[in-house]
Amino acid sequence: MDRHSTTTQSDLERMLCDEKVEPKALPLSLLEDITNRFSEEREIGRGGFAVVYKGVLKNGAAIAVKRLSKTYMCEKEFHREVECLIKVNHKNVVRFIGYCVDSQGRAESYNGKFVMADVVQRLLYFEYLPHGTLDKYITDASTGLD
Ligand SMILES: Nc1ncnc2c1ncn2[C@@H]1O[C@H](COP(=O)(O)OP(=O)(O)OP(=O)(O)O)[C@@H](O)[C@H]1O
Repeated sequence: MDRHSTTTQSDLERMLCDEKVEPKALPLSLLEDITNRFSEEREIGRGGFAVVYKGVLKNGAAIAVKRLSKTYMCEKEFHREVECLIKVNHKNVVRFIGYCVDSQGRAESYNGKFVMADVVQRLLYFEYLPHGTLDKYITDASTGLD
């Protein structure tokens, strides 16, 4: 773990302690660090357009990191989604903590030609909810909940 991401982990720890802190952008390197480079063991769920990972900070706190599929969402749609998430601030809605857009040039061979491709990753991250999804409680009688 480099010094840069150690510093931003502390920022993230502080953000989690203070609900008034606005969502902000974090570097991909930090999200990679706290999810063990998006390892399978850290996967907590899958939606239609994303895989969700548990990110664990050095102080033991956790966040849910939603890595959007590469084919999903153009830049404009992503901006709209982030804008909506920032505006929604309610005690009954999972807290939106921030977002990440990372773009890297990658040399590829395409149709026999050398091209430099832009690989874009988009991620959103939220407060971590430890008890699974609501539908589990609604549909699974074995939970013992009414
Ligand atoms: N904040 C969170 N804390 C803990 N687990 C989460 C959190 N967000 C998502 N998950 C887990 O990841 C799964 C997938 O979440 P995601 O939001 O991508 O799916 P979804 O609700 O089906 O949404 P969509 O319809 O956008 O695909 C959830 O069912 C849940 O198990």
